[in-house]
Amino acid sequence: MKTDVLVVGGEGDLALRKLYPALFALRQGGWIDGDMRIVAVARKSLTQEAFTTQVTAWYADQGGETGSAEWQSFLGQLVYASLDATTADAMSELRRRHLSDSERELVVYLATPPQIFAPVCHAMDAAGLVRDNMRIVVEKPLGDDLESFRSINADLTAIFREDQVFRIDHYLGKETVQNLMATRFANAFLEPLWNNRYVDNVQITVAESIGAGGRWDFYDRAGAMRDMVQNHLLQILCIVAMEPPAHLAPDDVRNEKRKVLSCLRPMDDHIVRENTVMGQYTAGAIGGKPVPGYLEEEGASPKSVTETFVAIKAEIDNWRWAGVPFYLRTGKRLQRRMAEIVVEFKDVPHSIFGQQMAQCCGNRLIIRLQPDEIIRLEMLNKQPGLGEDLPLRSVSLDLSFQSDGESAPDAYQRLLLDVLRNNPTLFVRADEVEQAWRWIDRIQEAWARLGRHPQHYIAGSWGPSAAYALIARDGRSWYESAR
Ligand SMILES: NC(=O)C1=CN([C@@H]2O[C@H](COP(=O)(O)OP(=O)(O)OC[C@H]3O[C@@H](n4cnc5c(N)ncnc54)[C@H](OP(=O)(O)O)[C@@H]3O)[C@@H](O)[C@H]2O)C=CC1
Ligand SMILES: O=C1O[C@H](COP(=O)(O)O)[C@@H](O)[C@H](O)[C@H]1O
Repeated sequence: MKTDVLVVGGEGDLALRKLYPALFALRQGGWIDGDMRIVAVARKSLTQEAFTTQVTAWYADQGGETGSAEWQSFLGQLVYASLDATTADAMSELRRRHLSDSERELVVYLATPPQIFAPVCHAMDAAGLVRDNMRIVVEKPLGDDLESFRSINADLTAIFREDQVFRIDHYLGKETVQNLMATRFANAFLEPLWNNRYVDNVQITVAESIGAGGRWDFYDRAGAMRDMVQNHLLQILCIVAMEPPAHLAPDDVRNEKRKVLSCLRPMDDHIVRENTVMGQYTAGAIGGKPVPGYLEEEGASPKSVTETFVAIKAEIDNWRWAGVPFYLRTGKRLQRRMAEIVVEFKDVPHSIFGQQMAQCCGNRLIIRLQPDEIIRLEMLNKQPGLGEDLPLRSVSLDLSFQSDGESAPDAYQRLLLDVLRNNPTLFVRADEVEQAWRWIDRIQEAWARLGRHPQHYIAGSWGPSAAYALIARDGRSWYESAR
């Protein structure tokens, strides 16, 4: 089926940094045709040439090879139109000039601020761009609480069917997140261990070394909780905790994720006080380079109390996970960029190795999403040698799926291809987003009631000391910071 793509917000950061490189990689891989039209719209008045020069510059900046005939040919697929996408007349003219063939499927990517999702959709509708064979892709953040999400969603679903709406959470497009599903559900050996009988705790860390500079205003309205926890961290938690779906069909997977979200224990003020930590970075150094504090970033308001770090102990009230804490943490300007899931298994019920067991690390499954993509099982093993007392050591089994030199596709490649294939499995359904907001809203409301302010942490650290205390109270420690 022939498809065209319309990128609304086509010269913004997301489009230039992620979407065009991903589309080009799909073209290189033979996944999309050379005759696909990619129409970019934004209000800025740019000539076609100035636009393609900009696309090339951004791609080159990321190390892309722009001298090839293939790149030139890809640029030939791009069309730039300067217009206000909230205006029906302008969208009508766009359809007439570039998207008039209604036999071709149409994917519309809303790479704009969410405030204009509704007016853009209405303008498309009035312009006759909305049709059965089109799909619409929307980016997070979808609202900043349950109520605003419902309002955005009502606007979208007044015009589109649910199966036409693709809500992106780019963490679901990361290769290792999908590998986790393969590891869990394609192998028999893990499933019997994947429950509260054998798992002691789960840790999910998404650490960033970058700060909020460059998009301070947006970030300050969201904070780490809305920007990262509501979507990426909760989606990862769902993939770790969900029951095996009956099939890989989109709704089977999404039903299981939604069930996990609805089993998250709601937090009252007492639990919020005990089980959540907010932080905000102050000036420090990362990789030896000094970096400003959150309140000194360009465009910052010096009194902001927005959290740039969150740590949470979450509990899932169901048979499989009762009693197993899920420790989540994410933050900006942490020591380094790293995202990983650590599943720590319980100790053996009786040790025949005496004190050694207490000194060695036990069994862990480590699923690292970035910077490198690793799935590793840590086990105890005998140290080689003639020692009489069977000395133990920790060894790692590498369960990664990639062969040497093979690089994983970027998440946006995978997700864009799935939109083109009309496969919504890795996209988030409205009821999942609602359930996630419901849980997050309670925490945010409790923070407001309790007058909670973020604790300071130095840029380049692993977050405020309270985050260590949160897990230490349970006699445990964060895996990464302990190494
Ligand atoms: N950048 C990122 O890495 C990520 C972004 N997102 C989300 O993606 C969306 C886009 O983000 P980002 O690219 O960073 O934002 P930018 O501000 O960089 O880009 C927004 C784009 O929308 C265009 N635009 C705004 N209003 C209109 C209008 N009325 N008609 C036509 N075009 C318009 C802007 O151009 P102009 O002003 O010329 O019209 C610009 O091209 C947001 O919802 C954001 O939250 C989500 C995750 C990551
Ligand atoms: O959605 C977002 O994600 C990025 C982090 O994505 P990653 O793939 O680079 O880990 C984050 O920086 C940004 O604040 C947030 O909006």
